[in-house]
Amino acid sequence: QFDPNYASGRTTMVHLFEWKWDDIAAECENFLGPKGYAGVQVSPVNENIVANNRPWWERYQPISYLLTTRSGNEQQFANMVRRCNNVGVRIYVDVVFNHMAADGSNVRGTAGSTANPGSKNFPAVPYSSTDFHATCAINNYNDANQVRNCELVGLKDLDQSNSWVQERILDFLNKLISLGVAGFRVDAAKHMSPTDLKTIYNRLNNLNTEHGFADGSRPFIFQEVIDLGGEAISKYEYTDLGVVTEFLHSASIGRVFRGGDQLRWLTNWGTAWGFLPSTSAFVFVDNHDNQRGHGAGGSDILTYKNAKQYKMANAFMLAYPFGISRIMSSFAFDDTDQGPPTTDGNNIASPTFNADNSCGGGWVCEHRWRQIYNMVGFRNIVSNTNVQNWWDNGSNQIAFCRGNKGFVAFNNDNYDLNTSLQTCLPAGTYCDIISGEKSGSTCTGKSVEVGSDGRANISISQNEDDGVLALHVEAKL
Ligand SMILES: O=C(/C=C/c1ccc(O)c(O)c1)N[C@@H](Cc1ccc(O)cc1)C(=O)NCCCOc1c(-c2ccc(O)c(O)c2)oc2cc(O)cc(O)c2c1=O
Ligand SMILES: [Ca+2]
Repeated sequence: QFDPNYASGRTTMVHLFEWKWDDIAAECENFLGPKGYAGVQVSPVNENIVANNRPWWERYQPISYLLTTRSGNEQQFANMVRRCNNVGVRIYVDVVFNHMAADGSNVRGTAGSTANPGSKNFPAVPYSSTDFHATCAINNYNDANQVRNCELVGLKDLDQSNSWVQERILDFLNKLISLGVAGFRVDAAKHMSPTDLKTIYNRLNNLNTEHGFADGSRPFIFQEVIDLGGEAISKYEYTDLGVVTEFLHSASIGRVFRGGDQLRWLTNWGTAWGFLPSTSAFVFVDNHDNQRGHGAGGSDILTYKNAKQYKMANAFMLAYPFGISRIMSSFAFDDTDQGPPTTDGNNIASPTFNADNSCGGGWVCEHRWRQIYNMVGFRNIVSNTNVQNWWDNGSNQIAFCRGNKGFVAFNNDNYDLNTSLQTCLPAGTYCDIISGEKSGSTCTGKSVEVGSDGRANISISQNEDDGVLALHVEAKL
């Protein structure tokens, strides 16, 4: 379960946060498949509470494992999985089984079920009080037992050592596997015992070979463990169970590109920065929680709201051979609780698409920004090469090759970069895939002449939209 089960030649997934299943299916066929994305992380698929004003976090308060949410029903979900797998784009489900909904008397769920979280009664599963840990609050993150066996902000804490609970969770996950998913993002893994998780993961079925997976394929498991150091629970407790989210990567890359650290220090990006080993590290610039400013990484986190730095950070993440990478795709928000755009206050609105491939209707679609999707393609093309010929100017201008397949340069100084550099590429004319792309026999953005010695004049002025220039062998005229 350490292998993402990607179709060959693909490397990066996108989190289509709060998108509807029908819209994701179309996006797989119209954009993600053609642009080389490897997969989609979807929002929780199981029934959640209907909270006032529909905040985004209502989907992290389960009512049951019925597959009906504001994103669609079971039939639409199954249809999406098939259509995406058919174009080489895998589906990963955000699964929430540490807890059920928080306090409140008779609440109703998105599939119409009722529940009484206050008395730990969830008849649509069914769960009753014996399936939960004793009621206690997590108020000390230095007490591992509390973090795992008490309630996170009032969310009813399931007892994953209880066989009834294990059966219900496995029914839910194995159902999704039968529908063709490639793996799971395990929400709040830090709040569950690794021993219990191992028991559950070991009883997951192999992936469904009717969806193009090799026989015996195991579900890809990436576990949300928020660990920036300083807590009793460590991310290393989960690395033998699956891949683990590396929040230090998100916080550090934000700090660097905001100017907190010089880019020249990126030369040893990886475990030297305190990150997990590359094969265990699930990496991202921002996620659905910390992009709102109060999550892990606080104000260091870069989001679509800091467009230039955000594109540079994503370009570096995608250019550098570290970790399993995920792109965030958001809806616009100005309030940290705000939920997705709706047509009527309840039904989620579909994204609209402009002539330049960008989105409208309240959707940001970072995954459709040229500088981002072209770097996803870059990562695919250079995927089995190493960093070589690292260059820097002693502060915030850096450049490096990826084997003889790709070259990238960054300028985060407040003065121009304009110098001859080794690109490691065969002689010829290349299109910069950041300022534009190759279109027939021309470049829509900058073009770069590489000499027979592999050197080229690289220019990024300090006031350009994007402080990055990237070349690769498939963007050669
Ligand atoms: O801000 C939020 C929601 C945040 C959130 C949701 C899903 C995630 O995957 C996540 O990482 C964070 N929720 C708001 C509103 C809220 C929701 C439910 C509730 O009973 C009370 C309030 C909030 O203010 N939450 C308190 C601070 C964020 O504390 C939460 C964490 C969390 C934060 C930092 C950590 O180091 C950590 O180990 C866990 O994980 C969740 C996981 C969930 O599945 C559902 C949650 O409600 C939460 C969650 O509230
Ligand atoms: Ca727990």
